[in-house]
Amino acid sequence: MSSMNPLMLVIMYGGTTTKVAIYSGDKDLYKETIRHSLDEMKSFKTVWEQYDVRKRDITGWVNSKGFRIDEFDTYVSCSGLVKPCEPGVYEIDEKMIEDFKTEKYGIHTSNPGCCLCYDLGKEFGKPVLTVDPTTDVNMMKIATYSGHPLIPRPNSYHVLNQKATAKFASEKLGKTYEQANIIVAHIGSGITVGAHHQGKVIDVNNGIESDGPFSPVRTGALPVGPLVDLCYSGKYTRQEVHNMLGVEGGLAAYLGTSDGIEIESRIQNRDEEARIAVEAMAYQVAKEIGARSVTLRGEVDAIAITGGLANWKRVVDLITDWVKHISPVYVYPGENELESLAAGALRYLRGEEELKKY
Ligand SMILES: Nc1ncnc2c1ncn2[C@@H]1O[C@H](COP(=O)(O)OP(=O)(O)OP(=O)(O)O)[C@@H](O)[C@H]1O
Ligand SMILES: CCCC(=O)O
Repeated sequence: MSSMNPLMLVIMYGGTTTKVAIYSGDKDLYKETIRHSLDEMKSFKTVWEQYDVRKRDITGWVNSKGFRIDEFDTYVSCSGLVKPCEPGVYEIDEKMIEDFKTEKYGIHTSNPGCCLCYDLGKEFGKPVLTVDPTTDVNMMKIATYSGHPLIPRPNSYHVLNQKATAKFASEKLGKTYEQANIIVAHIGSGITVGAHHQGKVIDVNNGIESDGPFSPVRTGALPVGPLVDLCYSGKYTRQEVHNMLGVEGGLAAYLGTSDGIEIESRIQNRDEEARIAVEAMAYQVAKEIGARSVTLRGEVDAIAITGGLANWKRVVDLITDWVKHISPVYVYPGENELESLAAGALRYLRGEEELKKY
């Protein structure tokens, strides 16, 4: 390997996508978003059943670009769900893998995804890195209370894209990240809204299962009494309820699809059910932004909307209309997760940053 320009396979696992890139040093040679249909995702009883399909798709894509899956110097993956961690570069190790396999910190497709990457590194004798793990140690203590000591309030969120976006917004304001107060709403297949206070995320909704707004495929927070009754109704298994919350909730549950382009076309054709469901989702995102403005005591330099749904003008306009009294609203469609993963891994491989231990 050239330690200055290592060949890296970088992978990000979303609820409905696998994002992949091949980097030579800081140059991205190829990049792709592999989309998985809702029907395909729903056909898996657990996220672990996605392992083989995602591996096949990643390997096929790598081969289609003229590379072999075994020829990378380093494999870089977004992390699965972890205990609260300092942002930084980590080598994925057995302890992390155990937490992913036992789903100690929740169920998410990045748990098997990260194991997949780890298995590749192990098979080919190469390091496997992750950057800025999904759970942040910087939450305010009072923000970790849920309302019952048996149920802590975790905060798995889109750390990579939240931080990258907050940095873009700070730059636009002529400030450093450490000087700015930014609210970032990442609206993708999962939705997380973070309060970035002078370079630290001090409160954010947990993107996984039942916190914050509903999303294209997740329920977000639900009234808990009816949820308890549903769990004990005898109609659903534990796994089915988890799937209902995390894979088939939100727009998918209301409208039978999570595809924004298809839903927009239904709205254009006067589908009122679709219009109201989308307005409800946007309203919940706006309310979450309002909550984060309290976290920042009203001192909000900017609100930044990002993620795949930020491509959807209707949704961005609806949210903006609710929150524009708080601060300026900036929009950054898509995400910068692969770039952030590659840049972090490279800082370590070039000796500019030390590894953190999980
Ligand atoms: N131009 C568009 N118009 C409407 N909806 C869109 C558009 N582009 C993407 N979307 C919607 O955005 C959502 C996907 O967002 P994204 O690509 O961020 O998902 P992901 O990677 O699976 O999830 P996450 O961002 O939570 O990791 C889907 O519901 C998709 O239909
Ligand atoms: C890992 C948390 C990001 C998401 O909500 O999917």
